[in-house]
Amino acid sequence: MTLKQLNIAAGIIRNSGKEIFITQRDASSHMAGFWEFPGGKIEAGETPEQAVIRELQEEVGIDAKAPVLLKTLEHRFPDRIITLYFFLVEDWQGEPYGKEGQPKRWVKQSDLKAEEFPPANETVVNALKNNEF
Ligand SMILES: Nc1nc2c([nH]c(=O)n2[C@H]2C[C@H](O)[C@@H](COP(=O)(O)OP(=O)(O)OP(=O)(O)O)O2)c(=O)[nH]1
Ligand SMILES: [Mg+2]
Repeated sequence: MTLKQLNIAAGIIRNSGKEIFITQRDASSHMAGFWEFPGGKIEAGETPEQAVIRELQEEVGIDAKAPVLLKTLEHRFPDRIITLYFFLVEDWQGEPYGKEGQPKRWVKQSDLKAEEFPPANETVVNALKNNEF
């Protein structure tokens, strides 16, 4: 069996109080129940930046302005390999909400918990906790 290869763009939405907007993955999805930075699959012909802007409109209802690529990493799950593009979003229009009905919350950057996120997020979450970004 060949492994699925997916490219994902995710947005780390951070307000001026250094809080980050996170959402909970649906019970029926891959990595169900884990918290995530909203985002999703990069479609054919899209750049990672275009994908993160589109996904944030679809999932949390904001127009992201000038997302900044913080980190790209590859993670191998038992059934798939994903390349994740993490963007920092500090400028947007609208107020983020769970547009697909997903639970959401604002968390202080220093209070993020790596174990609440999929394993692929560990290095980015820890870097945020340590104020590296
Ligand atoms: N959005 C997001 N996905 C993540 C993170 N960490 C992580 O391992 N993933 C994985 C889980 C999924 O396998 C994949 C994201 O795919 P997705 O299900 O959100 O894709 P999508 O929004 O395009 O959804 P769909 O149209 O396929 O329903 O990346 C993260 O922080 N944010
Ligand atoms: Mg998604």
